[in-house]
Amino acid sequence: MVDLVVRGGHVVTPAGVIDADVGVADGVITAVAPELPGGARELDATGLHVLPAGLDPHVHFNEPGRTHWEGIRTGSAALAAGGFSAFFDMPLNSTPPTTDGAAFDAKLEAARRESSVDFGLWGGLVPGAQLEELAARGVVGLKAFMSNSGIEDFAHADDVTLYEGMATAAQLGLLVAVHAENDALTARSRGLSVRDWMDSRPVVAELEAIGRAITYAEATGCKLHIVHVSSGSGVGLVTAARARGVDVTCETCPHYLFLTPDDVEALGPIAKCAPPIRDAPEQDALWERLRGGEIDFVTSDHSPSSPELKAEEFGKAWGGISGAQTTLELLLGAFAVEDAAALTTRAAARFGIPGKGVIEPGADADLALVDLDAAYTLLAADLRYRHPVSPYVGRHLQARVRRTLVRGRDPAPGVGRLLRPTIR
Ligand SMILES: NC(=O)N[C@H]1NC(=O)NC1=O
Ligand SMILES: [Zn+2]
Ligand SMILES: [Zn+2]
Repeated sequence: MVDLVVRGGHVVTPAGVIDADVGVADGVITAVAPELPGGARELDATGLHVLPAGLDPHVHFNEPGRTHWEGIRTGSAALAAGGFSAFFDMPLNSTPPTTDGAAFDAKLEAARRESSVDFGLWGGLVPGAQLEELAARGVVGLKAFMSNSGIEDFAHADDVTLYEGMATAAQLGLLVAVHAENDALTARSRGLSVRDWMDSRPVVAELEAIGRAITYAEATGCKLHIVHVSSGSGVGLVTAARARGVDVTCETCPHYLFLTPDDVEALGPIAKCAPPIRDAPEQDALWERLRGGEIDFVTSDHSPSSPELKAEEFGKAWGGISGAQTTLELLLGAFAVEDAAALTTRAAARFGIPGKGVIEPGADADLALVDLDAAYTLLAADLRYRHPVSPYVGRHLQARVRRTLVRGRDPAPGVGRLLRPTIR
């Protein structure tokens, strides 16, 4: 007898959505077929869709060191509530930042203790980072900031650091991810309004940085990923590079799709981010390229701060949006269920994480049980973050995650395991 049968759901598989049961033994899917024999445990999924649980490769849970901003316990619980079974934590804004082996070990210990879901750890590409140590520990890739990160102990990667770092990363078989904004262009001071913030970080600053990162990746043979692309034009550069054979992918985030500059004006600092939310022409083009399949996946870039840093005037407030819990439910309001599932799981393939992001025999039993007919209005009380704030509070969501399984288990602190990439 198998350990668990998830019975009677509409299952999102690589072959399409089928009405089937999912059998699970030792945390692994054993069968996907109608009318499986009984399991030791049975979970009724009648009327629900069973999706491969998401992998969010871009969150800042800030542990150790800034758990008063978020924390792995609360951040991973929020992800699980939103249908995700795994995340990759960015090397900042934890203290120490994950730029050497000792810092990796400290974060690993915290994550093993606190995480309700599986996790991978990014290493930081900063001047002086210990890249070999990070590679040996099993980082999922190296993250560089091409502009000021807003965090003192995480310096931006100047051209030499980025170019030489990519050359080393290529030798180590590591992918490099960049926050692509030009440092000099974004350092010009402006006023404190929302429009001043947007003007201080124009699309051209993003395009120049994406182009430069692609040039270095092409020259070094390094695998490249552009995080949080905010503009349709930015995605266009990635598509063009890929067409000539560069190994480059990109992501965008729900806030670049679902929030407008008017929303940011109304919401204030909880909707402040970098790059900023774009005006309609670039946002429309971003949607078009997403619908056209040019964007590999959608990530939250969940990056909250203490409430004090969000209580400042817009121009002085922390830039970063709380979004880990809402990515899938937002996407389900705009895409067919299999497309929403693809956008929240495809990172597993890009980063070489076997057994994740797909419902098929042999894969991890990472399942999100979702009611597609349970429209609801998001309340602050629904949020599992350390600080229950979100720019989407008050928003009408079309679907609701009812349950998430991590290798067949209910998410709880200590359940999460380290994910290491196998592609090198
Ligand atoms: N340091 C940090 O998390 N920054 C993030 N916040 C944001 O809005 N964009 C980022 O890159
Ligand atoms: Zn960033
Ligand atoms: Zn980020």
